[in-house]
Amino acid sequence: MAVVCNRGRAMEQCRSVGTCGGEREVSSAPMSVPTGRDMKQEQEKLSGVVKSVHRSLRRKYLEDKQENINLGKKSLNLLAGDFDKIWKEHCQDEEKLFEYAAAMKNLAGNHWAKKCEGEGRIEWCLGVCQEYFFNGGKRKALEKDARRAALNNHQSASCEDLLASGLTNTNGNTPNQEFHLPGKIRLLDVGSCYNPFVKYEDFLAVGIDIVPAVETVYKCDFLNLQIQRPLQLAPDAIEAFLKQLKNPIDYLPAELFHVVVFSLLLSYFPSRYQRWICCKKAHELLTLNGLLLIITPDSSHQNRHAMMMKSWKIAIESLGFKRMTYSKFSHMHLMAFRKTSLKTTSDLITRNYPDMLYIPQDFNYVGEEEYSSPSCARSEMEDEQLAYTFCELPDTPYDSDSGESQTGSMSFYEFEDPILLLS
Ligand SMILES: C[S@@+](CC[C@H](N)C(=O)[O-])C[C@H]1O[C@@H](n2cnc3c(N)ncnc32)[C@H](O)[C@@H]1O
Repeated sequence: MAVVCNRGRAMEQCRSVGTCGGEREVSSAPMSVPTGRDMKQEQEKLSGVVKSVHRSLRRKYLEDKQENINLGKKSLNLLAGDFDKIWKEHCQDEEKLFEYAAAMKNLAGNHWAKKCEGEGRIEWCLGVCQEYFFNGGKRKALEKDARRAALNNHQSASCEDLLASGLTNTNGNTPNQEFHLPGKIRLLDVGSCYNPFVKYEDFLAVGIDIVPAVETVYKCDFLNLQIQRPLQLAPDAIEAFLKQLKNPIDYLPAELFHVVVFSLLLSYFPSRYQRWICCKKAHELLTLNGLLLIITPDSSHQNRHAMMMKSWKIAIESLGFKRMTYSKFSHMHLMAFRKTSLKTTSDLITRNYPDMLYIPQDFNYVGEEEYSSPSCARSEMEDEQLAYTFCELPDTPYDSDSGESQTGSMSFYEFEDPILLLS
């Protein structure tokens, strides 16, 4: 993808869409103290910039898809091929994307951050990672795998026996018995925009974006990122490798990261197939037992899109993940998936997994739900009916211990005992 990075223009765009603050290349003009109404107006203007980019990409995609359907092209390859063209054109519209990057950074840093009241998505990611990598979460997850394996194999061995003997999972993979990380958590933030993870000591954070809003984020189109063979290096040598990455990033070795973050990324894409490609790439880039953290916007109450979240869970787990945590904040769903298998197991012939990664906007590109207060052109019933129409879900519960049946909870860890989740 040939997109030339134009820092001068980025700075100009940042000034024209409001306060960017704090970074070298996005210096903001001096400002008087804004009133509540000014802030609200600015927020509306900024979210208007963000929404219009999403909407125009979605409209182009849907128009093109409709045209192809009219022409009788049914093959996914033809549709995907056409979408490549739209995506390239989108990435080449530098002016619009720089304006988007500046607006997004400003919204996140100056508007949402002040209002989130304990519902910060970046802090949620930090908490999940600390719990998992430093406070015994990973050990619990592996012990649970071992208990499952024992049950499946009708063995009476203790967890310790199983962990020690290497029977930690049912996939025949080499188990990862390294419960505590020796160094930092290697984290890839896809669609990073303004590099929110770089300030945390626990992370060696690599931020990538098609149009970075700050200098520390690498330019990279994740959809077109090439994945190479894994590095056979010690952890400190891998850290050194990550610290001297060259900009832009076109290639990365597989199994490089402990964590991959998609924060508000997947809903950027108008095509479910693109969302699927991203999840598949994340799987390849993660070490065994690494975490994929997905945050997706939704201002409606937890139950409204429960079917959608269940559908995502099934699709993503089919790639070799197991969902570990789910939370609902006022404006987003937050999920942590653990990579439980080195191999991708998805059987795309039996079930159309990419199609299961739908979002409400796929059915109605005019009515936006993201980055705004909850309002939607369709009723809940219509929503769920559409969801049923577009995705085939199993009749029987997919995962007996996922905690899916409990609906009122804001957050739960799926490696807890199911009986506790139901009480
Ligand atoms: C809604 S913003 C989210 C920014 C940030 N992650 C957050 O949570 O505030 C989505 C970001 O994804 C980036 N993006 C979209 N497609 C991408 C791709 N294929 N590769 C890398 N970044 C991408 C956009 O440029 C944008 O900065």
